[in-house]
Amino acid sequence: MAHSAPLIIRLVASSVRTARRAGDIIRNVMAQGDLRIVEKGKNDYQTEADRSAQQCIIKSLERQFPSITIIGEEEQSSCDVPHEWIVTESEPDILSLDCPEELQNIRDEEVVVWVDPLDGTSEFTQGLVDHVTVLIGIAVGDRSVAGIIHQPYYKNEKGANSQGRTLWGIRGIGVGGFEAQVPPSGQRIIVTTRSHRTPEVHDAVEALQPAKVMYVGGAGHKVILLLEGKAHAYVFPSTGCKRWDTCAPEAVLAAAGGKLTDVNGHEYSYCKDTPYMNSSGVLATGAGQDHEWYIRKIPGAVRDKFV
Ligand SMILES: Nc1ncnc2c1ncn2[C@@H]1O[C@H](COP(=O)(O)O)[C@@H](OP(=O)(O)O)[C@H]1O
Ligand SMILES: [Mg+2]
Ligand SMILES: [Mg+2]
Ligand SMILES: [Mg+2]
Repeated sequence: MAHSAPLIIRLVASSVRTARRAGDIIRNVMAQGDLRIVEKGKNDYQTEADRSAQQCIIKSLERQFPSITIIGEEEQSSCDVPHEWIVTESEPDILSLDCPEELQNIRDEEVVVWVDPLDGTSEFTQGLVDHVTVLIGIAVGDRSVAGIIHQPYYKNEKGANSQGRTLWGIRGIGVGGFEAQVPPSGQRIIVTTRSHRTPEVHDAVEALQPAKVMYVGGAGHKVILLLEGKAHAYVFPSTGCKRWDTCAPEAVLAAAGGKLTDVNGHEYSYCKDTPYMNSSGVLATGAGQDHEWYIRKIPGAVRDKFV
């Protein structure tokens, strides 16, 4: 079965298992209590969990898919990793999905995988672990087509779920691992950055006249709030997010009927030679939202800084 499924399906099926293993590694580092924080830049941190989770994901995917391009947020080390970090399994329910015609004959050379081993590092270092996600985004050519968002600290309503949860989406196929919800009509809830606020972010959020603003960490976490219908739009008119922050969330959101672009409505390219920085900001809207309306409402003086 594993060898008969198309490449995209096999990639998603093994990325789901790999993201889960990365989540185990993140929880283990936190449980051991020494994050070994490195400051990469202003308000930009890396921990032992970011480094180890990335080793797990990249070494596992390289082993199974040696000819694809994989780009990760953190610097990659050539050191050996514990053998239990190398994932060789795939999620059987995904391997058995029907694949639409246009995704059936993708070649390895066309695929770029964007890896954010730990999204929401600032919040992680502050103990706000429910903001943390592991992001594996799969692009074909320019376009983000599939994504995995794993939440290592997700708890169900009863407060129990030690494995976290794994949300996935593939354009043209659908989503899994969660229950997609359309945000409520008659009010507007905006979600934005907690730790990278700027005057432009403030001005754009204000202009949208929200009933409520949620300041939370992580691009993955913010898009989950859209997917679950807890917020209507994710608004971030600022540089700072990178392709690995948005590739997976964009695909899952699109597969659920939402949309992620820059703040002027242009789609980012995810091809292997693209700059890493999402220098024109991020605007994401949940299913059923009028994406163009949000673009028009963000003041021109703000949007003009990100053309
Ligand atoms: N000004 C900035 N400098 C560095 N990284 C930034 C940034 N603004 C956003 N980011 C990155 O974008 C992601 C989402 O940011 P935020 O939580 O503020 O919305 C985070 O990813 P990581 O946690 O993977 O580094 C964060 O580091
Ligand atoms: Mg980071
Ligand atoms: Mg990130
Ligand atoms: Mg990260």
